[in-house]
Amino acid sequence: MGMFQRDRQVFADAEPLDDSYEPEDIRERDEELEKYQRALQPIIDNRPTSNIFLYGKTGTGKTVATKYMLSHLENDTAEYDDVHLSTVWVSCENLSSSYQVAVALVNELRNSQDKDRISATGYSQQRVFDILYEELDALGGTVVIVLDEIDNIGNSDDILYGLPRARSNGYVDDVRPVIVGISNDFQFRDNLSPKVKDTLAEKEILFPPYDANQLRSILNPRAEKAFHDDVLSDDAVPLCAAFAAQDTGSARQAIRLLREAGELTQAADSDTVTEEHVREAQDELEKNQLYEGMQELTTQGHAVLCALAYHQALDEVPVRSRDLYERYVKICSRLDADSVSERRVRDHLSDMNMLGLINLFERNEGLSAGRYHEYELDVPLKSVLEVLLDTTRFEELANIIQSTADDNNLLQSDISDY
Ligand SMILES: Nc1ncnc2c1ncn2[C@@H]1O[C@H](COP(=O)(O)OP(=O)(O)OP(=O)(O)O)[C@@H](O)[C@H]1O
Repeated sequence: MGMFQRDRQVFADAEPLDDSYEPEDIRERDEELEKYQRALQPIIDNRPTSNIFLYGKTGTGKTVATKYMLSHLENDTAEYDDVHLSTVWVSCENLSSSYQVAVALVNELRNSQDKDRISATGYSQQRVFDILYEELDALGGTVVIVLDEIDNIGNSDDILYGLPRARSNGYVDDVRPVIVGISNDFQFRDNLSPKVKDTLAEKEILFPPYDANQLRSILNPRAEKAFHDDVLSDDAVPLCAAFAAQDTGSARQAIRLLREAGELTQAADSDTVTEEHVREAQDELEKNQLYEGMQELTTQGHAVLCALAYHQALDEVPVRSRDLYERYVKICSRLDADSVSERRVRDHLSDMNMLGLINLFERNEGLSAGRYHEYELDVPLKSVLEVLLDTTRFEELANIIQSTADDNNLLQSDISDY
């Protein structure tokens, strides 16, 4: 047998399980789509159109519904000579202010007309807004402006105040901007200043989490396309749907789970995606999530984690907060980093407990001694060390902890043990 053989043919076409795949139809969102359609209807009628605000947790279909509605709207407006529609889409994922969003919008508008981009610095905010208004006016008609993940601008929300009022304030004459704001941060919505909320969220559409039945109905058509006949056991899709519904209600999570289960099936050289594969896939994705959670900690967070890993390597867990804090202070001085108060360290620990990285025990030592906390890792020491070894400042310490743990035979456990 050669080194490469054709795969056992689990996947017929992996694309429907890809993040960028656009499904033929949107399932289980009839009510939301109907509201959406009503909100966009005035565009076809050439009437003033309200701004729209979509909100709901991640993976609940806000983006896919918007793409779907806009592509229908674009098609259908083509029937009417007197409707002139343009759409512009900006993802605010890496933008943290109104200024940056305005620059991105200008460049998106200019790009579509083969004009030069403007630089992201060197203009005053007012100047950028003026250029934006000029570009919009030059387009004319109705311009639907989608601001995806708009919550990233935090309270730098001038653009959400200025843009909806551009016409009534006389900054533009020939264009009707319609803003579609999308957010998965409920706090952002609740904290919008009243003046912004009035105009931005004239029409609000909430996208609730999916339940298991809905997720099944979203997964089924994709599963049918993605896998060869008879590859999926009857349990596979329902179990993916159930896991994702229990956890987040996110369609993205359900789809990822199914793909991961398929990949594990392929790797195991098996030709049926069983319940067991789905469970393994769930474990695998959870592990990735924890790993990312660890990577994203701040330097202080890493130092606290490092201190706890040290006690774990010494087999001195659960460890009392006082001892852990002492170790943490030593680690900071070794790293030439400032240390923070014991109270702040406890905050870090409680965050890590929320992330599922550590266990926290409350002890009560009789009336006189009072209460205190003890901590231990809730993830394998091995995976903590992997993260620390990858974090430049901690590499040396991680090596020391690793050999300490080796001396104590504490690194035998494989990641798959938990
Ligand atoms: N009702 C649905 N029917 C079909 N596919 C869906 C549906 N809802 C979500 N999906 C799919 O789930 C994935 C996530 O959906 P989408 O990106 O629209 O979520 P979102 O609410 O915009 O989340 P985020 O805020 O994280 O961007 C996409 O692959 C999308 O195609």
